[in-house]
Amino acid sequence: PDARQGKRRRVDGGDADAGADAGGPGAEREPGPRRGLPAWPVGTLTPWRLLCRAGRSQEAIEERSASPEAPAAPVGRLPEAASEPAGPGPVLGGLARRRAPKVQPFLPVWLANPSCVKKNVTEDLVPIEDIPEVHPDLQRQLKAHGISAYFPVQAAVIPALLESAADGFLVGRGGYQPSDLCVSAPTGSGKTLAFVIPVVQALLHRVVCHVRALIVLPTKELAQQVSKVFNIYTDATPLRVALVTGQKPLAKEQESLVQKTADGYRCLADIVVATPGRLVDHIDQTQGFSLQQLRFLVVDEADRMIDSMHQSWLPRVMAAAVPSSGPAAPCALLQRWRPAAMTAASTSCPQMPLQKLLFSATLTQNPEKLQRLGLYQPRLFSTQLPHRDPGDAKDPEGKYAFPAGLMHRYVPCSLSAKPLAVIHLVLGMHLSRALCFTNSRENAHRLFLLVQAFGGVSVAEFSSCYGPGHRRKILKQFEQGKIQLLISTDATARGIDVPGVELVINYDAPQYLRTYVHRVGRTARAGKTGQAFTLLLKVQERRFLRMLAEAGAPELARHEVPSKLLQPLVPRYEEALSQLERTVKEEYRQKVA
Ligand SMILES: Nc1ncnc2c1ncn2[C@@H]1O[C@H](COP(=O)(O)OP(=O)(O)OP(=O)(O)O)[C@@H](O)[C@H]1O
Repeated sequence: PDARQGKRRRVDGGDADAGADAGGPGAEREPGPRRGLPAWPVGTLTPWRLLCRAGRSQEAIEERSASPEAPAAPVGRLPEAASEPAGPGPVLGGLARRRAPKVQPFLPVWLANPSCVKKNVTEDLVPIEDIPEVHPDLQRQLKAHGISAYFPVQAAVIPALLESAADGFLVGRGGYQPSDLCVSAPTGSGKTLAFVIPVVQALLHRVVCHVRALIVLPTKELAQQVSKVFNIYTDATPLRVALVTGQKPLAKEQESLVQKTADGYRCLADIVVATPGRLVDHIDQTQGFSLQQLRFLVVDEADRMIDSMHQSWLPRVMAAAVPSSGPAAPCALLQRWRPAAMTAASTSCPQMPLQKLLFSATLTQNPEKLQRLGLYQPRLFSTQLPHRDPGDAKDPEGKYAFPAGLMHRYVPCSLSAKPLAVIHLVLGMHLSRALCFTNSRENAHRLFLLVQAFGGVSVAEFSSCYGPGHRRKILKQFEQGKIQLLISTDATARGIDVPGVELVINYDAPQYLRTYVHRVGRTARAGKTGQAFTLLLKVQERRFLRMLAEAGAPELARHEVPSKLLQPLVPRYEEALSQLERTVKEEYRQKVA
């Protein structure tokens, strides 16, 4: 409708920019005709425009009628009732340019009234026995993996999801399509298990193997991490998990998805964990790969996945899951249509549900963005109250929540002192695992070479410069504690769960709050404590701190690194710099050759 309104305005010769920040009906906010512009002859107004104008104040009509330039309009009559011929006629609306009133943004009810999830993963735990709906085998598995109580997000989401599959996964409760769920909870708060447990339980008693759950994640490393968790909880079940990320050749992945039989294809995976690009490859190229029985579509790191919607992976998944021509067998007991408004016809036959589940620590509250996912009667679980005004300092709830055990500070720093500050922090704190983020692969590489040349710290770098095999090896060594400092681009900023990361350093200040939330969220996970330091140049300080303050993030304390502490490191550092110069030249020479 907005597009149509804009077009009409232009056709009518109106001010095309008038509705640029439109959020509601344009008529309320559109300025009156400019001096010098032709008056609006009634005959050229569309009914839509007339209604909008008629809906404006009587005062405006009277004001216009009183104007000496304008022929009098019949006061109190709707303009369409006027019988003037087309051509110069009564002009509706005032001459004076009025400021368009600011339209307050408003949230749809489901976003404005989330089911509140408690934040504190150390205090608000729910013992496993308190949620008896979870299958005893899964409860045993949880305990075997050291989990004796659910974190708050799990205690809220698991029962809700199990409820929607209480009549079996093939039909929603009472034959109705279940609500889609959106979950927003801090980093390290256990969102993965919040979907793994109910999905596994819902599929436990499936008879025929079909792809029933599809989990889509932005990176190969994350997909691998999530598939590992699924493997743990499906280990003692007939359910099979396939990982499709492009780490293996397409043919190898196809072998894990389908098997050719005498009468067609047999599905080999109940749960598919995938990155979007490779998933689309399989939809296009893997014969027998079908999503028509899909029951759960889990979108982890949902805000990032919404940003990657230009890859149009979601329409491809939906087209594969819901045939556009309607149910293939109209007389089949269970059918699937695209979720739409409920009508008598749509409820006459039980629906085979497809439920979308969105998870993120920084889930967008922008309804327009969420709308792109085509959610059906969504429900939001959130640790944050709906954000009213980002600039409202009195708003006790920030835009995003941070883990309770996280202590974050910033270090004022000059450009040349940044590498030394990193070395000082890592050496001085005697840490076993620290993660340092840069904004580019070049910065990560140079910092890595410099720290390596300095010595005294086992260091590695992680970026998309390396292949998936090498990256996997580096992450494993980091997990095992063989690497003390991992210098990384934002490739590890999201979702990566390495227990025991005690320190995060933002060597380069992140440009966006979301990036900051995810980076610092690599520490202080699962109720542990952790520290995060952001190195800030003088010119960055104000902007960065304002960005955090505007989002309601807790105020960062300043952490000075006195130069007298750095002084003893300088001679070694200068040697390392010369070594770096030699290495960079050598690398360049090799590249050119
Ligand atoms: N109930 C629990 N008790 C103890 N540990 C748990 C529990 N649930 C999850 N964990 C652990 O907490 C860690 C973080 O969990 P997870 O990776 O699911 O967090 P997340 O909310 O997805 O974080 P992110 O937003 O960064 O992806 C994992 O190591 C996981 O094993």
